[in-house]
Amino acid sequence: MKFKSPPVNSLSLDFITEFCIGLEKLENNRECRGVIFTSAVPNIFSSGLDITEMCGKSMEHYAEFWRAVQEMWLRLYGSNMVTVAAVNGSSPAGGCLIALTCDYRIMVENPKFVIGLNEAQLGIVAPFWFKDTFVNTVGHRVAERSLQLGSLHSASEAHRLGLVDELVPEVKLQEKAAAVMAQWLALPDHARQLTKSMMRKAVLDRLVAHREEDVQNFVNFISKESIQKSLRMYMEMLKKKKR
Ligand SMILES: CCCCCCCCCCC/C=C/C(=O)SCCNC(=O)CCNC(=O)[C@H](O)C(C)(C)COP(=O)(O)OP(=O)(O)OC[C@H]1O[C@@H](n2cnc3c(N)ncnc32)[C@H](O)[C@@H]1OP(=O)(O)O
Repeated sequence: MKFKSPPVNSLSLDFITEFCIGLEKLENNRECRGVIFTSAVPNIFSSGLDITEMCGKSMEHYAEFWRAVQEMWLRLYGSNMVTVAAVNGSSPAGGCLIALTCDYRIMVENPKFVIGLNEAQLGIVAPFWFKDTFVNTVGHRVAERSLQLGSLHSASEAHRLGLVDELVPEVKLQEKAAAVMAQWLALPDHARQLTKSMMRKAVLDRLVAHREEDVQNFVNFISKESIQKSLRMYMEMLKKKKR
């Protein structure tokens, strides 16, 4: 699955809806046993949640958007397929979440590419299920420090921390992703799927059990005037950076 929503593959409501529909089709196709996620936009895997979906909109819109974000994560983290992220560009926040939610992450070894859950830098907070996914990948200590600082890690640092599993030159990325996929698909599906489910079930169940509460927390948090101000300032900063 190739993300192609220029300029930065931000995760808008439309993007997420298409992502979920695409994933469901693949999940229901008995001939499809694995998916590689990558980007068709140069230098960007995904810039994370589309900030314009969380800024200056109605409470109803925030709730609809957040349910879509939850749905994307539930489907991907709970997928029966082998999921490999071929990270060929920067991947902050929600973009990093997509990579973390896969079974395996391969990143291009470009020192300009960054990845991490940088929410704290925007004055917002990664919800518990972002945090759980991060902890399950890198462990508690690394996740705690990285989340509190809202760190964006270079590709080599991300590899050192275990945030990504492998680094490769750009030209080798697709070949490597295909080789990893073949390795994972060599196992019997039922054994791999039951093992994956055993490893992820508690974290998935936690969101399922608290889904509406999590929507309300998001809506209350994001609609605070102080948070809206932080998001507006962040968007301004992104625009100014270009001038
Ligand atoms: C009590 C607890 C309760 C908890 C409740 C929950 C709380 C809320 C949780 C919310 C979780 C949020 C997760 C997120 O994903 S937030 C998004 C974070 N993303 C970022 O910080 C990345 C921002 N973007 C960048 O750093 C750069 O754009 C990037 C490195 C990705 C690319 O740089 P480049 O120089 O190539 O491109 P530009 O910066 O010039 O960007 C091009 C245009 O795209 C716009 N843009 C970029 N990112 C976004 C985005 N995420 N959303 C919307 N728009 C984005 C940018 O403004 C440029 O637009 P213009 O061309 O119009 O200027």
